[in-house]
Amino acid sequence: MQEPFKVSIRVKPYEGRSRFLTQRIGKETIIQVECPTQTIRDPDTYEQRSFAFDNVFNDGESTQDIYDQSISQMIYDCVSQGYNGTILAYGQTGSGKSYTMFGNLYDPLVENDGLVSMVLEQLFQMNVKISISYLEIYNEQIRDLIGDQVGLQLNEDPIKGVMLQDVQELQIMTIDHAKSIIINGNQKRVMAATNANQFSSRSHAIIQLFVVNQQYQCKLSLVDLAGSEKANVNEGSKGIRQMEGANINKSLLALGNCINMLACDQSMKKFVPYRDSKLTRLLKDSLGGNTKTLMIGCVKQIVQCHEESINTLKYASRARAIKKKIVQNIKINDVTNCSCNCNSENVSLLQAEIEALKQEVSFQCQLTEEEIEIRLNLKQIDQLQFQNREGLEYLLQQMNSEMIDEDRLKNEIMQYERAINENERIRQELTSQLQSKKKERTDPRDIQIEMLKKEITFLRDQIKQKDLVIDSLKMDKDNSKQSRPHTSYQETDRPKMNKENSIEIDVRKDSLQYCGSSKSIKQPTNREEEQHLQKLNKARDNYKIFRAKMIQLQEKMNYYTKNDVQLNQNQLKEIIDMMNELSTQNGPVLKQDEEMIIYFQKFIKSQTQKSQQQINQSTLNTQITTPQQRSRSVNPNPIRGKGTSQHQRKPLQPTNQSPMNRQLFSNHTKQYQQLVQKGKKESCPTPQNKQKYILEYVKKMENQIPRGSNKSPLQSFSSDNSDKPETILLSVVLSKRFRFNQFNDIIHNYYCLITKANPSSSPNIHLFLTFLIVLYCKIVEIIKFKYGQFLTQRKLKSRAFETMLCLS
Ligand SMILES: Nc1ncnc2c1ncn2[C@@H]1O[C@H](COP(=O)(O)OP(=O)(O)OP(=O)(O)O)[C@@H](O)[C@H]1O
Repeated sequence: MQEPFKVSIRVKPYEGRSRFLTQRIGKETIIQVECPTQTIRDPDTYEQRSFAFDNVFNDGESTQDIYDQSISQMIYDCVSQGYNGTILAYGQTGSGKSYTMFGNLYDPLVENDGLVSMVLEQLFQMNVKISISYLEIYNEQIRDLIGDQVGLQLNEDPIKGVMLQDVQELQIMTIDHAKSIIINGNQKRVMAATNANQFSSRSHAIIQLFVVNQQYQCKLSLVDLAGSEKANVNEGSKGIRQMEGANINKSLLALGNCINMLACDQSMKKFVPYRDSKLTRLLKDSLGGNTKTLMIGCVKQIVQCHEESINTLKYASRARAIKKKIVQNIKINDVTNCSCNCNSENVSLLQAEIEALKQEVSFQCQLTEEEIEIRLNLKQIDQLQFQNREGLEYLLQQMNSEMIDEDRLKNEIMQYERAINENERIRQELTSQLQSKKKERTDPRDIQIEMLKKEITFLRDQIKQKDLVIDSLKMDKDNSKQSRPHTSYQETDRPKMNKENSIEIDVRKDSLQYCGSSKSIKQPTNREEEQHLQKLNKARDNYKIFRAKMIQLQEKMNYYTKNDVQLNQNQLKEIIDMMNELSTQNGPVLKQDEEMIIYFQKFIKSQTQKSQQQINQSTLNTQITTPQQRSRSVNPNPIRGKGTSQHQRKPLQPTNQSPMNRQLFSNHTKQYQQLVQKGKKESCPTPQNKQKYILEYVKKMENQIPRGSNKSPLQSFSSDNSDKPETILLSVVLSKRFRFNQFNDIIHNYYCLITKANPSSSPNIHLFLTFLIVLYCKIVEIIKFKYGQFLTQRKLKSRAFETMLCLS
């Protein structure tokens, strides 16, 4: 059955002594009752606000009227049909909540029953079994007002609903018995005198009546809530009163949140925060569950309470939007399988709550006890701050009112401000405490990561420092080179890469010392500081130039390697010189410099090997023809590579032939032809032998030719064979005076010497080949001198070879 949350409003009558009585607006009061709506006027602007309720009871109407119009039927329905029922009295302090619920409790001379007595009377008339429990919630603690036990625990039973552990339930036999229990309980309730009420209730009072008839059972809750006003500071209260106020506000705020959530559309309805306070937990069934509920909003009609009255009306009007399904409670003894509270809505609500609780528990599990406590305190402070700010705002609005006692208002505002500042301070303290606690229980891996990050930053700084030191050292080194021998560094002074890739520097003559990453740097003295900084800057610039040169060189090498360029001697020498200069004068300093130098060395090695291979290849490819073979050839050109066509290879013809070379070439050819004609064929070695020996000698010579020197190991060899004509020829060729154009004469002399000495004997083949090799070297030198800048190493060698073979 769909059941609305019913709301009635009771307007407290004017008190005869009230000084606000004069605040009537003409004949009208500020709150105008036009049942079923209630209109409230702004005392300053006369602006009207209307709210709709189920019933509105004006100051002339009694509690009996309220009972008769709103409650009697409800109680009857609950008991006769087995529905739970709740009556809540809500309103600001002194608005008549207790008066409505209990009547005039404190003046025995005035006989005036409240709603509780009326309910009991009706129940007794209905001939039902009644048990009673009486509780109060004070400072978020549930206290049994019958059994005196404090701190009762709440349990939730899916069938029976919210249950209180160890609460004392008394079966009541007579109405007087019941009344005496309630009066006793009320005497135990925490009361205090406030500005607005001499007997102000500081707690929420809840009477629970368990009613059983022959068929049904039900629970009727009669609730007198504590005042909804800003009790904490408004009263100028401190200590206990302030804490009471905070807790009252907390529970009423939680009640408002639950009402708001329950009043939302079904689609918007999410989790209802019943667990935010003991009050909402206890009233869970009454608010959203299987209960018929009536709220009686109590308002005062004095001008000063205009704001509070509006709040109460807003609160009550919101509650009126709650719609709930209720089901009958079948007497538990009569059913075997009771599903009274287990309707689908309850189940889904419970599931949502379970889910929310799980999340809360899993979050709470991560927290330490201290953190939970701090969080609770923070929550409390937040609520207090919220209330204080609202109160301050309210008071500031009041400043414009002429009727207000200005001094008192100012005093109250100051109190609010002080409280807000103090709370803010406490809040900040708690937040920082919470953060430090959070840090303490942070995942150790996170701590490790943090530490590593710090270490990385530290190491980066160190590297920077290291670079500066290195630059400075290099600069010193450069300077020292200029002023040798006193400050020149040995090879060992240069930075070396250690295993950890950190740089080890051990400079004995420098004031700075740095060895590895773990060792400290001796900082320069203050006097030297400026000078040292200049040095560092200069050293850094030098190193930049060094790096730029290295990179340039590397780019060049990359280009050569990529395009398979064979460098000539000059180019190679240039690179080697540059590399030597870089590696000796400036570094290498860092690992990358070392790597680059290694790369350069590899490049030079590969270039040297390439040139060697080409020499070998060109030697192998060269067909050394005998005079007989040449004579058979139609082509007068004696030089043709094996397997090459006439078109592919031209006869020996220097590209940039000078007249001298042309003359030389023709002379050689002539001489060669003369030799052929003279038939001295047998004195020449066979082509196979020739090729073999030439190859061997070329290899030997390549390794043995001293650079920049006219002397060679061949000279010692030739001196051992001084009597041979070949030796004489060789010595001529090796002599400094040798010129290429003397070659014809040499060949001629050689020929004459051999024939004169012993025409039948074959010449010394070794000497002859040595002669050829030396000749080859000379030719290389000459060609290089003439055309070196235009020829690659490979071409230079092949031309020298061709020329030599042609001559031979
Ligand atoms: N309708 C009424 N007719 C006559 N007197 C009333 C009425 N309502 C309240 N009073 C009187 O006003 C005073 C305060 O009322 P009551 O104690 O019920 O307020 P309250 O809302 O319960 O306040 P608190 O929240 O502080 O407990 C009491 O002396 C009470 O007798």
